[in-house]
Amino acid sequence: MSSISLATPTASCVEDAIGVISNELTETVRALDPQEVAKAAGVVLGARRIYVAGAGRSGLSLRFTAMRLMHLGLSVCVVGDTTTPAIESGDVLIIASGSGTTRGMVAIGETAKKVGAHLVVLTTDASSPLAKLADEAIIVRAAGKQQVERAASKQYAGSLFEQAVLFVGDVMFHAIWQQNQIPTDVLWRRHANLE
Ligand SMILES: O=P(O)(O)OC[C@H]1O[C@](O)(CO)[C@@H](O)[C@@H]1O
Repeated sequence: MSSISLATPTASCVEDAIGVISNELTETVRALDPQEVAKAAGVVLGARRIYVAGAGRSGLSLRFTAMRLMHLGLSVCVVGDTTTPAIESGDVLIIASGSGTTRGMVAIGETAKKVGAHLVVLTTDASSPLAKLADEAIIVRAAGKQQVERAASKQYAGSLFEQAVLFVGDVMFHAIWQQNQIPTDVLWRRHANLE
């Protein structure tokens, strides 16, 4: 038993949470700029290899996208995995950072640019260091992890951004899939057979 005692939420409290999250997510994803996502998709499809990175939950959300890009037959690496090789010119790095300021992510983005790789950034802040460094930025109209005072979201920290990152990745995947009319069995054959 945990030393912290927390009350179980009532069904009405859960209902409120469902309303808050579904409304916020709908509003945020409807505010996406399709041009930004299409341009980023073009950079991703033109790259030799695709790298994804993000701290904590931001990075976890991008891992969903990494799997779908692999299903499309693209070569994808997750930054931080033990088998991820050096990034090179001709590769693309996708970073998700709500704040656009997370130090490790800025450093990774700078390294990628230095070697001549392309940089795609998903962030809430168009004026952040990562957005400025990016070749293509997708601006997600959500709260960053410490923007409680700006009240862009009632959800905790970067939750809305992290949900939207997953959504953006699925939008990109779905659009590429539909545009190229790839049969589902072609995608499915690539899915892990060791799970
Ligand atoms: O998305 P950012 O601003 O780079 O921040 C990442 C941080 O935010 C969180 O995703 C929390 O919401 C953490 O898991 C992580 O440490």
